[in-house]
Amino acid sequence: MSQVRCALTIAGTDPSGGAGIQADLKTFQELKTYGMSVITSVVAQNTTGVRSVEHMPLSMIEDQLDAVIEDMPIHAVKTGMIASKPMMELIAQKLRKIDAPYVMDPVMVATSGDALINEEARSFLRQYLLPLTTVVTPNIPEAEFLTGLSIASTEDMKNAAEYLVHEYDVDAALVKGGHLKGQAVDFLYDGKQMHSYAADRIDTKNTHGTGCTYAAAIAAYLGKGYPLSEAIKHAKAFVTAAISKSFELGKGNGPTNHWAIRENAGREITHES
Ligand SMILES: Nc1ncnc2c1ncn2[C@@H]1O[C@H](COP(=O)(O)OP(=O)(O)O)[C@@H](O)[C@H]1O
Ligand SMILES: Cc1ncc(COP(=O)(O)O)c(N)n1
Repeated sequence: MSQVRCALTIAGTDPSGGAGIQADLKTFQELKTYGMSVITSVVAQNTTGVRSVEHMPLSMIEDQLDAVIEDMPIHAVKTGMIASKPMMELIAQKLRKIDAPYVMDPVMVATSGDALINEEARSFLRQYLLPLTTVVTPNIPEAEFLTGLSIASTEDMKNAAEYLVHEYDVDAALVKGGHLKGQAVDFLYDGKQMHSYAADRIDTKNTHGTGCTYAAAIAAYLGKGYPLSEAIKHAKAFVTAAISKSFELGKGNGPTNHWAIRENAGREITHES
């Protein structure tokens, strides 16, 4: 067997299995990537919301990171929930030692509406982590926060993607359109070209963990060596299939289905650049 590709997620947990570390590891597994994880916060949550959060001490996050970095190959990194400024500083310092593509999902609020990171930390995402990213993957509220722009249309999304690349030291920005109406279209700006990735909107409330799953899939494909625009095209097909076969589980926003791509549930993705 050829050398296995290894992806690392640095994120919070979801005991109900739909988002966070659990979604990332399921995605890596499904995409035949060896999954590794560093837990930043333990989040008592399910499809209806967050009950409580316990943040890992910094020394514990550092030990987990060192345990992976000092022993394992890392071909791609994805970060999700990083709740505080000191955590960001530490993670940024460790990421500088890893020579691999880095996908940053700037997680701020869960699908249920519960805040996952504090106000101060939101601002420091820009300072510490954006400059290190291969691609940042904000949804519309996150892109509004990071850019200060208001986003109500696909034109606004494209402007926000360009703004992120031009104003911050980011290689590429993927602004996701799950929160708009109409087609589910996402825009990637890589400093040279604007790409769009569109799929028909699926009529479902079961979108818990879509952002985590998408970013983890992008990391898995980058780890396999795909160029960014191809990695996103495959990841979009993966997340769209996962939403189209999402599970009617729990009392709130149910989880996506990481097996869906096996069942050939893929829907048409239109990639234009
Ligand atoms: N109802 C839906 N039908 C099809 N695709 C969707 C739907 N909701 C979200 N998506 C897609 O899922 C991915 C995650 O997007 P989004 O929901 O915006 O992020 P987040 O989960 O971070 O809020 C994007 O590719 C988006 O276009
Ligand atoms: C630990 C953790 N990280 C991220 C999310 C966001 O999930 P979504 O992908 O639905 O935006 C979450 N609910 N919990």
